[in-house]
Amino acid sequence: MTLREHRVHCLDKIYKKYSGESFVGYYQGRDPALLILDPELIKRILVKDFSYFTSHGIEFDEETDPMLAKSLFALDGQRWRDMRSKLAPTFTTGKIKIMVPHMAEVGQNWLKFLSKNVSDEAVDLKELAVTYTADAIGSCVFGVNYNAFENPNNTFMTMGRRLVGYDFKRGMKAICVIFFPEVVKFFKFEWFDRSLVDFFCNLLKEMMDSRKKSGQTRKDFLQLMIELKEKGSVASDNAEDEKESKELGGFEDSQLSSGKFDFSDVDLYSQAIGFFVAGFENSSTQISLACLELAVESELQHRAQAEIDQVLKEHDGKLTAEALKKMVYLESIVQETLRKYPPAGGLVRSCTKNYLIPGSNVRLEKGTTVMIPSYSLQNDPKYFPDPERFDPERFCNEDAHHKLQFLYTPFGDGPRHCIGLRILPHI
Ligand code: HEM
Repeated sequence: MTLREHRVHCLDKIYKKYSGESFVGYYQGRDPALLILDPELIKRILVKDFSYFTSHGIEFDEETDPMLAKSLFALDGQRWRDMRSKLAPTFTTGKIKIMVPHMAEVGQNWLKFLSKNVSDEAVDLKELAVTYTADAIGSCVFGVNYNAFENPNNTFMTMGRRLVGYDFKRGMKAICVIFFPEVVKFFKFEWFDRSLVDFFCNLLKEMMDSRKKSGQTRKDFLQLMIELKEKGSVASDNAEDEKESKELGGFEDSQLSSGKFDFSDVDLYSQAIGFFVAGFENSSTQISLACLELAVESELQHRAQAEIDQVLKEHDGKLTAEALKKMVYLESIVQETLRKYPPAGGLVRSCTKNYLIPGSNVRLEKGTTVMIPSYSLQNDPKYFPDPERFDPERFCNEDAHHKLQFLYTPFGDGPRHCIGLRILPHI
């Protein structure tokens, strides 16, 4: 891969050329890497033999780039296990449920804005979705509401765009991070400019101080992370909540957690910024692509609208977590959007100890990158007939997910799967 075309398309070409093989080697810049095509081997790497592939393979210097180095996505080894198991209880359905009113409020602002501004002219769907997700994440993670619909250039939006956006400088840094990590280390490159980091850290500090001073709390992620910082853990609400947090914790054996855990201010800032980055781009892209597909397929749109109207009628017009759960067709639309356009494109693992690929004589050296091509698998006619067709029916069947395990991985799989996956249906 040379970055002359999008990584996903490049991998898709290799995937198609070697269809039928179990795995195939390729070069990522100067380094050999392995593309996995066989679902059985994918299962091994993500789940059964996870202990050989615990890392996402991203290394940032803790001194120069603490916000990234300490984020859950970049952590590895025991520190990742400790952080994952401590953050898991903040991402259960029960905890997300209590944030639905914040998201519903942002949704209401969105509707007001649309009804005032609707016209026959084309709208930039992505831009609209970005304003929605910025407000939703601002409210749920940072505890702020800037009403980006009315004020799209507010500081939070501007800084948020800079945080996730790509310019020439960021592009050069990305090339160095992927292909020349030793250069990044030597020159101590920072991924995020200091001014950006300072803005988000100061905002979080201000919100935390003000809650402490007033003694007031709010039902949001920030409050849960404050609880984690002060008490060392977030309590489960009931047995169901406890079970879910164990599943989200990523590994079954509780002894794997070291028991020692210190959640500093910097850890808190790093996770909040990480959640912003993970949610902002992924969720807004999904919303805009789903809207695009529904605009093209008006029959699907009418079916979804009829379901929404019916469920809201049964819930006194209130958009609650229970009401959302009943919108099963809408959920299938979300799943089909994630199938056709998986935001991550593929899953990355770095081999953390030498690994002999079962049934072969190929030995992967520690440090080798392994790629699971989610986009290619999810658009392979062998597994998803007529893949170009946007067809939510694929997911209407209750056992669809079971049948598609390791073929449909928009949120990853195994102990390192996306910890925020339960949020998307609520957004
Ligand atoms: C459309 C929405 C989203 C998609 C498609 C998505 C997808 C993904 C994928 C593919 C991974 C890597 C999984 C793997 O390697 O197996 C991931 C990891 C992660 N995601 Fe998401 N994500 C979404 C939204 C979110 C949100 C809203 C949050 C937080 C608020 C979040 C937090 C994370 C974190 C912290 C990780 C790293 C987990 C770890 O390494 O233990 N994501 N996500």
